[in-house]
Amino acid sequence: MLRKEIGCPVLEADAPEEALESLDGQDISLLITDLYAPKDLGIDLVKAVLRKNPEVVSVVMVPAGSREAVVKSLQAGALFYLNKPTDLDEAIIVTARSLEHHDLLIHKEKRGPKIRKTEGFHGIIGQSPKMQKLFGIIERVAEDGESTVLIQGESGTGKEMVAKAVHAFSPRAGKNFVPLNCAAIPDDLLESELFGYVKGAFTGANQSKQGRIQYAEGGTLFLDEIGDMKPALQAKLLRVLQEKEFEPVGGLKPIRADVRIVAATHRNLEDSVKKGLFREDLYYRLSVVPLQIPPLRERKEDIALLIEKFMQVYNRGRKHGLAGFAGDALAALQQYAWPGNVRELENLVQRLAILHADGLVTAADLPEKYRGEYEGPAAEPAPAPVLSASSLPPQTSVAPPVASPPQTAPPLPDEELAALEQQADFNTLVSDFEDRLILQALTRTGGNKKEAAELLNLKRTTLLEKIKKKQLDSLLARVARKKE
Ligand SMILES: Nc1ncnc2c1ncn2[C@@H]1O[C@H](COP(=O)(O)OP(=O)(O)OP(=O)(O)O)[C@@H](O)[C@H]1O
Repeated sequence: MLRKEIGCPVLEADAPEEALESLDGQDISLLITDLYAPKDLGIDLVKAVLRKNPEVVSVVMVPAGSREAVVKSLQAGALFYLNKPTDLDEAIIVTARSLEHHDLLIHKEKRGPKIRKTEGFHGIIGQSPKMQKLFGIIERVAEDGESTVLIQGESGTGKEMVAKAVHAFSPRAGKNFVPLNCAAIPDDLLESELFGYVKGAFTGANQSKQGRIQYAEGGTLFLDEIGDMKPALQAKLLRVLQEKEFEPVGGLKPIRADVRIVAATHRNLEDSVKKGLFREDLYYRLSVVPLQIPPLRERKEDIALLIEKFMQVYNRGRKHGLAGFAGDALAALQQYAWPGNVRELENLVQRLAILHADGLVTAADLPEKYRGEYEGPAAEPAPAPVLSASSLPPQTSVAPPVASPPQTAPPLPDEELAALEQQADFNTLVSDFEDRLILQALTRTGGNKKEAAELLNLKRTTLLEKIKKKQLDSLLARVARKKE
């Protein structure tokens, strides 16, 4: 079937040993094995193949509905799985996707070592059992493409990344993933942003405008910070979930909506329900599949790998990148509580890459708050580095020393940058701030763009470009209505 449908050469093996042998001297891209091949030998085979050739992508066939089998397979290193009995269309899709993934790996391996481990699960890094478990659940959840998903987790734990992974692994992957942050848009504008509006719905609505639900048709709508949505809008959203239809602002004709809704919040929605701030019926509708992302302090074994990933990112393009983190630095970071989670860690590595480029980071180089809990031997020479930009041994905290000697960095300006670390990343903050400035100016000038540009000390064309680029036009129509 694969030969015919995908046109790729296929080797068959009756036993694991035979499969392993076929790796010798052959350019194999993909392994497809039964989990029980026979007994649990499929798992051993996946591991052995990975050891022999880490570029081979493994797909394991598991009994339909067995979560345990899926988790076992993923833990062994399989990237995809197929349910048994196997649907042929599904097998073709999974095989094609695995081959694409393999090509991607090969391409990236050429660009740098160790990239594979730091590629993570659709970019989400995590080797801890908690994250591995989460990845397994995401795959299962993504599969049906219909059920509503509620992602809960502290700020900076990667909720948006998880939402994207749910979309990417779902049958809806070919259509749009449309994010909307319910906390970032003023309440009275959120409705038209979400549902769109019809021509003449309010002054300034010179033409109809689609809302995000319609942009997401066939795909996934990601409602971030759903806990901040006001009750009136919650009722309208509930209708989309229950009846799969809605009316745009000012419209009477219902529009059908085929979207999967993935919602996220850092709030405890059950508490919000108890306090009467969030509709109970909507809460139950949303939380058909709840996904809880563990905070970083509960999966400290991921810290080293995340650091390696962020070093790759922030060393890129620099002549002198960070050489690595010394054992005492890593020990200190593992004792820290990470209130800002992965985002905070990412910001720290970025900051060190800028301020401490070209050196090995020791505990003494860390901003004070990260050293707070660490009581290591301050006066002793720095221990051997546990992380280097180019190598990180799997699941271990000891690595070969890197050549560059430890360096001392100038003290870091803690106060100035610390506030930023627990917040969103720099670009998001700046972009949100810009949006607000523009909207404020336009509100003050009643929607007059020329006057707003003057108020902001911008050229009119620059303002118009920004409005277009940031897709603020639908919000502007509401500004006009407010003036009215
Ligand atoms: N497991 C992870 N692997 C790699 N990067 C991660 C991971 N988790 C979070 N990040 C990074 O941390 C930052 C925050 O991620 P994201 O926006 O998905 O978090 P969030 O939980 O949605 O945050 P918030 O609640 O504040 O919106 C992003 O830059 C993302 O790339």
